[in-house]
Amino acid sequence: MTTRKPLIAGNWKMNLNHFEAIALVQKLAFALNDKDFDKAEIAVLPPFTDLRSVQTLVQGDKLRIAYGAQDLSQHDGGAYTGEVSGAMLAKLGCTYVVVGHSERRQHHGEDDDLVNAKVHAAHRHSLTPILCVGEGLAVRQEGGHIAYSLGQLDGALRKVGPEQAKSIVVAYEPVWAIGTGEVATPEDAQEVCGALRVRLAELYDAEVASGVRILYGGSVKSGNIAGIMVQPDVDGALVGGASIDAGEFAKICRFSDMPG
Ligand SMILES: O=C[C@H](O)COP(=O)(O)O
Repeated sequence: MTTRKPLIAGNWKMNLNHFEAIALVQKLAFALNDKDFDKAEIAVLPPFTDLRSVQTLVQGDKLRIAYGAQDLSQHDGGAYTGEVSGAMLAKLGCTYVVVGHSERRQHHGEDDDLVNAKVHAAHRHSLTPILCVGEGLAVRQEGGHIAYSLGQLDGALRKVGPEQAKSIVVAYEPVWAIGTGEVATPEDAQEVCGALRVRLAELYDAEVASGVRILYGGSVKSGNIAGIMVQPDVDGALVGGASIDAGEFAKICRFSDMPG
């Protein structure tokens, strides 16, 4: 069986300017030690305008913090006002890029085809997509959450080959648990993350499925991370609100020390 190194990624959303970004990453680097970085990969996903500052700090001080962006264009360049390409992110040393976050789907009308195009765009530039899937409240109440999330996974992975699929990170983020304080129970998270892994095995094979990291996201905090992380198919967390507080995010990164 493949060993999957946990990934704790902080999605800052539209918070923190580049000065604040530097301060947060410095505090985080100060709060965490090599043992923490050995146990889990830790990443920050700041707004585009912060990336150059974060790059300079991380590279200059040789920090073990990975970073990436919250979105990218499906295009590689050209007359697309306001867009940022995968090539630009790669040039800034980004490792990750979030694709298909529910806030992009909801506020920017991103559908599965566009999300799929963005997954391909990320791969063209050797960026690792953190592919977000997850149902809204109505779907959950009807009991359609697994089918819905698997449908989004299928759509996003169209024409993505096994080699590329191996490197993807999937994040299960039930929309009803995002920024609401409503956290899915660890069993809820496991149910869907487990089903996503089974679907990866169906789409590819057992080796791909066992290598892909599947994160949970939605109101993750230091007080609930331990219970989530002990689930067999949960390999980390995509943290929103709690990731812009360095002390709280550092505690989440030390999930094994937190109460279960
Ligand atoms: O990408 C992160 C998720 O949207 C979770 O956000 P949250 O931790 O603020 O609920």
